[in-house]
Amino acid sequence: MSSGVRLDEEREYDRDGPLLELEGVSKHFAQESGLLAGLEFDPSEFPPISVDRERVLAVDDVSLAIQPGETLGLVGESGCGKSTLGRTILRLLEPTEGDIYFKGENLADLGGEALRQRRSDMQMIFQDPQSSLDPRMKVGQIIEEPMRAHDMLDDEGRRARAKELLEKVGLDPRHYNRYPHAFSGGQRQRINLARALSVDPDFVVCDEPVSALDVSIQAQVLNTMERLQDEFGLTYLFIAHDLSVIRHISDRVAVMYLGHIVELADKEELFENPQHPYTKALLESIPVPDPRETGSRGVLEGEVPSPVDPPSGCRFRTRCPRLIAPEGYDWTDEEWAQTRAFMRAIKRRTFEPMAAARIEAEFFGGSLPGGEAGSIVDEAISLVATDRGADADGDDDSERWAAATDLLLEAFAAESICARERPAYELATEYGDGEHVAACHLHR
Ligand SMILES: Nc1ncnc2c1ncn2[C@@H]1O[C@H](COP(=O)(O)OP(=O)(O)OP(=O)(O)O)[C@@H](O)[C@H]1O
Repeated sequence: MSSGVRLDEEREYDRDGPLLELEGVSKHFAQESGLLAGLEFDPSEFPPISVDRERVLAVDDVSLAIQPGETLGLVGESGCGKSTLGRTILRLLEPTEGDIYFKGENLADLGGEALRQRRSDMQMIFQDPQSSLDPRMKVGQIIEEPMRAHDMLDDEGRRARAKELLEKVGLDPRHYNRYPHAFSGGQRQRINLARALSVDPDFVVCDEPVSALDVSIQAQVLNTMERLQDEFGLTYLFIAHDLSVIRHISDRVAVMYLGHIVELADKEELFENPQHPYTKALLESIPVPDPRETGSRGVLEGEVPSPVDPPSGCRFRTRCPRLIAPEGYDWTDEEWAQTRAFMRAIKRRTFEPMAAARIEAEFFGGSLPGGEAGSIVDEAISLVATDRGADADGDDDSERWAAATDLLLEAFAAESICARERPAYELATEYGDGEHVAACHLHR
């Protein structure tokens, strides 16, 4: 740019190393555990009632590195912790644990003025360009605001830079005096970009920046972001739930599930050679653009468990179609697959009450697994079969179904390596020579 401001030209750091490094970063929130359920009698306190607080493990022990100039895509279902991670990196949220190194400097050690200065190097743009732009401020002022906050340039310099930035992001500099409402959604997101770039950052967290835009506009804004990345030497952490957006913009992709990173690889490797069952399910659930194919998003079964009490070991195991057989039982792959399907059906109560022989026929082709596994399955069947004491209408049987669920989960699911150990494996790559990490015991 002709105003050519590089605030940090003199700062030195190892440019061959990562721009940003996270080591064991967690962000837990305290939240009240519902209304009356959370109230506890505590005679040592006055008043003798305390509110029980739960810990939401929004981001839990995340380690990763972001290289200068790259775009790391961060993808996962709603609520998996993407935004919390982005905000924690920028120290907009205080990390509960862990270290965040930016240009080799631990942000956790910074406070006050030092942190404020670092903040100009790290900017964020948000999903909703409507609400993140103050409707009472003119576009020029909006873009100049961060520069003013960081004492950058004089009035005239800021104005010149704002106009130049308007042009850089694809808007007309003559619109400097207009208000945000005069712009379309895509244009407002461009204003956001100009504002973020005004302080000449190195790193930008982009939190779902195109999700609120029409698909036809999304590609244009993404292309502008790519062009600006080259021109300004930016590094992006790009958060999105939309895989086609992630595929468009990312160099590498991290997949997040319930506060953990479950897979990380170069974009091509991740899309062409996904190795985590969660990533595979996400990729398979990309909606088919054929209107007759409605309902094609059914691959991911079940609800995401609560981040207050997430599953042990692999967090995806409660929904995983590839849960590994527990050791100590002598069964074939087929018997384990049948048992898994039965366990799932009992847990979700997806079949009508019926006689034991029909359950056996339907789930096990008429013969139960041998040995102890078979006895446990038989005990579970007895709890829900109509000819072994359960009610044919199934009305009062929720305790029996719950007991059958507990029996199967405790005997089988909880004994799987997937429940006992948190997985993390580095894999050989098929596409390119980047690192490929998958948190799945299938790769043990
Ligand atoms: N301030 C807060 N207090 C308590 N819980 C929170 C808070 N902020 C986020 N959470 C919880 O943390 C988890 C992660 O939320 P987060 O917004 O980071 O997910 P996300 O992947 O960005 O989802 P989305 O795409 O819907 O924004 C969620 O369960 C959310 O309810």
